[in-house]
Amino acid sequence: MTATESTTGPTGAAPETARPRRRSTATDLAQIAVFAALIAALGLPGALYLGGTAVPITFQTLGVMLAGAILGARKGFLAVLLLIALVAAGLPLLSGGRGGLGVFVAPSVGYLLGWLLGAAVIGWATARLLPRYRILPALLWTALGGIVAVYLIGVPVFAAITGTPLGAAATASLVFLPGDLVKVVVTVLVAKGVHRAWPGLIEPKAWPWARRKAVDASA
Ligand SMILES: O=C(O)CCCC[C@@H]1SC[C@@H]2NC(=O)N[C@@H]21
Repeated sequence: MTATESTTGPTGAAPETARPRRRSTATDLAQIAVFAALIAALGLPGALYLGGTAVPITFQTLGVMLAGAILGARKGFLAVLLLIALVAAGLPLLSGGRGGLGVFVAPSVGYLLGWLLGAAVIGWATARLLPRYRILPALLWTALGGIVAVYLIGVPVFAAITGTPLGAAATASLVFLPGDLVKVVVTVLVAKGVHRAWPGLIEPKAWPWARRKAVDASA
């Protein structure tokens, strides 16, 4: 048997049962580890505390958004989870060299946990935006995951831990908005280029409402 036959069958044609090739677990793990490392590396420039809030402005949120937009929901979520697990184990991987269990009782812990939801929402939407990945919807969905979902957990937890009224905590979070909007734009432009260069990274999926319409039409 030739090398070609071993992958395509004796006729040289793809076997009829051939399915789209599922990437290996090793590749998945490598991608998850690379993005956890990227998020950690984006903490190296440091943490900026503005407006008297105990939550830092950090480039790490860019890494979280990129993880969702480039790896998809499951792997993006796992990359953030890996980073958080390493932080919990004591590694100083958060901006400003923070790490250890103390991080999980600090005012910023809600935002940290919000990163998990943010990466998952961005990844979920990105799978539905592909293969076209039009810029405007991508910007809206990335902002929904990378800003709204993250703040949705971050703001109330910050309010509860610091005893700040919810409205004041929400107002305080506005200091992050300009930087986070820039990160959304950078994420979408980078993701657009990456998905054009490596089209198989995230399997495109249908929006739930499009699937329902198809089912209704076939009934
Ligand atoms: O380092 C931590 O403990 C978590 C940092 C959370 C930072 C939040 S995430 C959303 C917003 N954007 C930022 O740049 N900072 C905050």
